[in-house]
Amino acid sequence: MTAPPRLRVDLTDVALARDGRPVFEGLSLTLTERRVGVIGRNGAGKSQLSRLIAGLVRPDRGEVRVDGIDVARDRRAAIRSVGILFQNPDHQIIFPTVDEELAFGLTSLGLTRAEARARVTATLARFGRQDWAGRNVQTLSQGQRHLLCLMAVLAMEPATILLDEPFAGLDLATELMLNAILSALPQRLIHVTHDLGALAGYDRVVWLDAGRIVGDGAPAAVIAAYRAEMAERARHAGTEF
Ligand SMILES: Nc1ncnc2c1ncn2[C@@H]1O[C@H](COP(=O)(O)OP(=O)(O)OP(=O)(O)O)[C@@H](O)[C@H]1O
Repeated sequence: MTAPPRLRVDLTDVALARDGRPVFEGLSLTLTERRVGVIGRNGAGKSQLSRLIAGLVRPDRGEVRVDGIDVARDRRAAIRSVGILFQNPDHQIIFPTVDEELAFGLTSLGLTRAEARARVTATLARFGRQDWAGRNVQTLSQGQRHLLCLMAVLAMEPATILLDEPFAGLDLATELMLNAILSALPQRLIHVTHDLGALAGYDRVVWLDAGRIVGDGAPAAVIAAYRAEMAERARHAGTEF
């Protein structure tokens, strides 16, 4: 059965070039699962795919719809619908204090200042970080900044959350804590990662290579094929020295 528009991500015949070089040339993909992993080598197009789905990049051709919304054109609806977490929180955080950072997205959604303040307080309480109210972001550790970015995304209550390698470089305890929060979320997660183990319980894994989908299906099968292919490439690379 075809899922209704509000439960799907649809890329239709998407073409995208960066600096004059094609990244995608006619990519079509429909995602209806709650947990989707995206894997592939460096430069395969995973981050550009995330940005397309978040509506941060506009395709040169084709369209990207999330739950029926054309995310590149309807930015107001898109920020309600899709949140994205990047690898480096410092690329995401723009305000000097925790409260301002959390409130910014909420006022962009149209909440009044008082409503945004109340939602910020509730969000901090949800994560047991009431003591962060008014705190300068500079005083937070890297892991705490990741958590702040996650809180900022969750405060906006998007139905879809994109994770673009958000946990690279975190210590194990922080990574486990953030993973526990994420796995309990009811939202749809689309997770770009090189950490193949993180995708074990996922519903679907998409393997990108040079902007094309070369593997797609249950995590165990796609990841096994990916590992085998990477091992084979490494073996050949080894004989060339
Ligand atoms: N801002 C940019 N300007 C020009 N080219 C870009 C830009 N961002 C990405 N690209 C190119 O687009 C292609 C896909 O890059 P992308 O960042 O999506 O790869 P990735 O799969 O996320 O890689 P990684 O695993 O290294 O993060 C690459 O060829 C890259 O050089």
